[in-house]
Amino acid sequence: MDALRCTDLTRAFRGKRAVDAVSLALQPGDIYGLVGRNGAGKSTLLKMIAGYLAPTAGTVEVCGEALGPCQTSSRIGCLIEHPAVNPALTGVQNVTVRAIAQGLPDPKRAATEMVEAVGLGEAGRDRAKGYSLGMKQRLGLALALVGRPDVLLLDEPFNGLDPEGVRLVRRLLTSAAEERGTAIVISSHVLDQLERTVTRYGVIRAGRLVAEMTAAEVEEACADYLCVETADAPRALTVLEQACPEACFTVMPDDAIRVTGAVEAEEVGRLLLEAGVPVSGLYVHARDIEDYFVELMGGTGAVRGTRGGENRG
Ligand SMILES: Nc1ncnc2c1ncn2[C@@H]1O[C@H](COP(=O)(O)OP(=O)(O)OP(=O)(O)O)[C@@H](O)[C@H]1O
Repeated sequence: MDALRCTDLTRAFRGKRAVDAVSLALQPGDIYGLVGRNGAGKSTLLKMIAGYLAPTAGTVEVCGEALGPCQTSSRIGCLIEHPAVNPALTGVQNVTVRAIAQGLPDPKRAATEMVEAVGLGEAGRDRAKGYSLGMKQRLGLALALVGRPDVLLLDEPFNGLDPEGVRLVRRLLTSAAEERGTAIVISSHVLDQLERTVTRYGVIRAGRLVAEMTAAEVEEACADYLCVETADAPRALTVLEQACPEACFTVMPDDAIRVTGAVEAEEVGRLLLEAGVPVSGLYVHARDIEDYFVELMGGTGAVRGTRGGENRG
C-alpha cells in the first residue's frame, strides 16, 4: 500500500493555479525531494497534503485512508513554514503537548527523547521564546517527528541549521525512513543536502509535476563524461568501440561523442591519433546537480507569482 498518494491535487488562487493536477505516490521508506523555483508551488502542495489548505480539486490518501479537505491526520508529521511553538513553554513541554495530542502512552518521555534526538540537549529545558533560528528549527523537527508518523512533510528542513545540525537531521530522516518505513517529502533548495538524503525526486514547475526520477537516475545523469569532438564521428566511433569494449559511446546530435565508463582521455586521444582520426576537442565534461535541476526547473528567468494582494487560505 502507498504511504502517501495524491491524485490530481490542484489549488488555484484567484483563478490561477498555483498547483496544477499533481499526482504522486510514495512507498514506505521513500524520501522524496521536491524541487522547483521560487513560486513553483511546493509549499502549496505540502500545505494541501498536511490539511492546512483546502484543494480546489484532487484527493490525498495516507496509508490507504482518504483525507477530506483540510483534514489533518495523526499519521502525518509536518514542518511547514513556522512550527506551531508556544514561546512560553520549554522545548520539551512544547513537544509533550504534541505527544499528548498524538495520544502517545508516555508523552513526557517521548518528548524528552525526541528533543534529545534533534540535538537540543540542555536547551530543551529552556523556554522556546529565547531560541535561535536553528534551535527553533530543531524544535520544529522534534514536533514533526514525535509520534513516529507514517508520512513526514518538511519544507526547507535545513534552514538555519549549523553543519552539525544538518548532518544530524539527515541521519534522523534516513533512519526514520530505513528503520520505520516513514515516507518523507522534503521541499528544499539545498540541492547538495537533498542529494545526500533522498531516494527520489520530483520537479515542480509552474504548479505542475514535470519530472520524477530516482536518485540513481540523477546520479547517472550528472556523472562526468568524456567528450570527443571530431569531424569524422563514424570512424572515431569504430576505432574506440573496437579498442575499448568496456566503455559506452553515444553520438550526440552535434556529432560529438560522449564516452562513459573505464577509459581515460589520454587513451582515447592516443587511439584516435594512431588511427589518423582528426580530433578538434577532447575534454571531461562535469555536470553538477545544480545545472541539471536548474534546466528541469525552467532556467533562471523571473520567478512566478500569483499574488496580486495577500489572499491567504
Ligand atoms: N495564500 C496565497 N494567496 C495567493 N497566492 C498564493 C498564496 N499562497 C501561495 N500563492 C502563490 O502560489 C504560487 C506558489 O507558491 P508556493 O509558496 O507554493 O511556492 P514555492 O514553490 O513554495 O516557493 P518558494 O520556493 O519561494 O518557497 C506563488 O505564485 C504564490 O505567489
